[in-house]
Amino acid sequence: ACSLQHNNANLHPIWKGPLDIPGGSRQSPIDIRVRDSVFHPNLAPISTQYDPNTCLHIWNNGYSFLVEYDDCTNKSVVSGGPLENPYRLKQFHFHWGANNDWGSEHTVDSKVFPAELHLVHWNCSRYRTFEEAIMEENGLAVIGIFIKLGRHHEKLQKLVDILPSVRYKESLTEFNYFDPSCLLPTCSDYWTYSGSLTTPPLTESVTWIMMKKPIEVDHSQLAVFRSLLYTAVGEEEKNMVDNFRPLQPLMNRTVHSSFE
Ligand SMILES: COCCCN1C=C(N)c2cc(S(N)(=O)=O)sc2S1(=O)=O
Ligand SMILES: [Zn+2]
Repeated sequence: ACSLQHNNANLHPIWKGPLDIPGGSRQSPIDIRVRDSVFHPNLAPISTQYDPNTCLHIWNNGYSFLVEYDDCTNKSVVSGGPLENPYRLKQFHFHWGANNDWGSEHTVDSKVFPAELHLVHWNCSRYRTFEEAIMEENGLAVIGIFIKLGRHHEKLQKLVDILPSVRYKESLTEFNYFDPSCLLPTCSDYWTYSGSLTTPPLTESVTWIMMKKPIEVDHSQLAVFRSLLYTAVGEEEKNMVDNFRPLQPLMNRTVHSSFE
């Protein structure tokens, strides 16, 4: 089991509870040590097929902002790679820092990125509902995409422009016709490992698929992320920044790569 130390080092500023769950042996995020990753020649490419019409709304859940999708059909799914069957897209969200020096959850040879995007999918072949899947082994597949500072991201701007309407916790706004494949890097190389949710309930139900290449956004786009609030209307305002979980121990896991 991972250490049960409950000193302050494990009390994240935005969560009250301890961050390492007792008995957790496959927690996320982790530092991806490139030299230790094992090339798997029969790891198929990741295949995503998303229907932009399944996009429902965007909301601020007090941890991040989530763009949620209609997961009643197999219209928006990820398959291939380490996945034994298709997983349905449920939502995507981001993690970011108070400035451009940090913000990602995963790191690559200890390199931190200013932000990280997570596309959350659930195993609709094995579980009846998303809520069931998040509690089960092989319940979720999350595609993680590193975000670096650079060129303006044209397609992201439609999302950035609507963020002021979900500034407060629990606010929700209609958002439709958005295809998240425009947020994927062009390079299909990835690492994959068995891990967990990085927010409560921290369940060890996630097959992580971390894309090797980052996507670029410009500083004004990231600045809008930082204008969101953790707090609800009427509460003392706290900017939604640093909503990432600290690195967790690898324990006895191997990270596999789809590339040499
Ligand atoms: C009904 O309870 C829902 C709680 C779990 N969910 C909420 C998150 N914030 C969340 C974060 C996730 S992350 N950072 O590990 O991708 S996946 C995920 S989630 O599975 O969509
Ligand atoms: Zn996340």
